[in-house]
Amino acid sequence: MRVIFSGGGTGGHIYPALAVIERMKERHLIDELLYVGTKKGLESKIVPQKGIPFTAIELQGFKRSLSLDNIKTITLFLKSVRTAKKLIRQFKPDVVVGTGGYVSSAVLYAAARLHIPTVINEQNSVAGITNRFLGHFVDKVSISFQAVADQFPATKIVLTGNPRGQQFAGIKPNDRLKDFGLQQAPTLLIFGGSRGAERINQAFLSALPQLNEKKYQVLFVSGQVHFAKIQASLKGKQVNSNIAIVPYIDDMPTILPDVAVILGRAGATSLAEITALGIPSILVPSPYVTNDHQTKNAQSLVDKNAARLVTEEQLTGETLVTVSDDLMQNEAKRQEMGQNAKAIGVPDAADRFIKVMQDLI
Ligand SMILES: CC(=O)N[C@H]1[C@@H](OP(=O)(O)OP(=O)(O)OC[C@H]2O[C@@H](n3ccc(=O)[nH]c3=O)[C@H](O)[C@@H]2O)O[C@H](CO)[C@@H](O)[C@@H]1O
Repeated sequence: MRVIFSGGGTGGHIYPALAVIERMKERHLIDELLYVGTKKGLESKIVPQKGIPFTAIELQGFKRSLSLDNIKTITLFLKSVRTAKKLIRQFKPDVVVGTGGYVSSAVLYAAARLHIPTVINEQNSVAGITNRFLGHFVDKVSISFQAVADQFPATKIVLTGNPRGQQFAGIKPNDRLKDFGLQQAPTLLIFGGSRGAERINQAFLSALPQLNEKKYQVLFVSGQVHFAKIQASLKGKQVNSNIAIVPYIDDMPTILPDVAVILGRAGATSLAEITALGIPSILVPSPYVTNDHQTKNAQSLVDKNAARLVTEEQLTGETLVTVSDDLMQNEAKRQEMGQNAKAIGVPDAADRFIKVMQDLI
């Protein structure tokens, strides 16, 4: 199959595409592949690192309020649709896949206009602006949460789950925490999505003196852009050997199975990973996302007693320690919540997604 993938901005839109690509490679389904993103998005770093052919086009996202900048956005959009059409005509894909983020709007729109089969993946329980727009033009819409179904034409919907989940399903612990200088004691992973989250970082810093004294370990991921600031704040502070602090984890699939509990944002791709592995979590939804979709994402786990929800407002160093202790010091509770999380996961989501692509061509 000849396939163009497009999606980006943040990891949550990139990793589902990479999961489909990895699974297609395993099944020898790819003849030729092209990933289209922007230079600014995380994809320009992550995708070439995986050895996947990558092309960047220029584009920018819409401002939600009316702004003069939107005129520039529309001009750039039309220009990038022309660029995307040229790329598509040259590459001749059998199918074009979009996984969200504004870059996919131009690529998928261009493909649909050229009558190439198209499918998008909506990871969240509330559709993003790009996917809502594309829903009118593409052939199929793959979703992870039934709750989002009524935001797209009914005939286009297929419930696949998030393809990223399949990359994690069935992975066993690998003893990889030692790469961070940690032992095999129960470990709490703290991270604020693919870019890190200021508020979670602050809570970690103020909880540090108490976390230093715990029997459990903490692997704290600040996010690449916040790392220098974290290092500066840590100057002269005690960091015991049960704590590891890093800017980013490149290889999440090998690390997550070693983790006992996650405290983090409620991005949909992170949730697919958590549920694939059956990891109990403490979710602090980002209040800065469209239509508060992370709270709705989180709620689907909280309702099944697979996660605890802490609002950003509630999150302080003190609450971080209290909710973490509650799970880290109670294995029975962790097991129960972990099983509940696993029951939500879709272990064959990438295969389901590939079936949608195959059915289209
Ligand atoms: C602020 C924002 O717009 N967030 C959105 C974005 O989140 P974001 O990009 O943070 O996405 P998710 O939380 O869903 O996924 C993060 C991804 O990054 C990976 N990772 C993270 C940290 C790290 O050190 N290493 C690493 O590999 C995780 O394993 C995961 O695969 O896309 C999600 C999926 O559409 C949405 O639900 C989120 O609301």
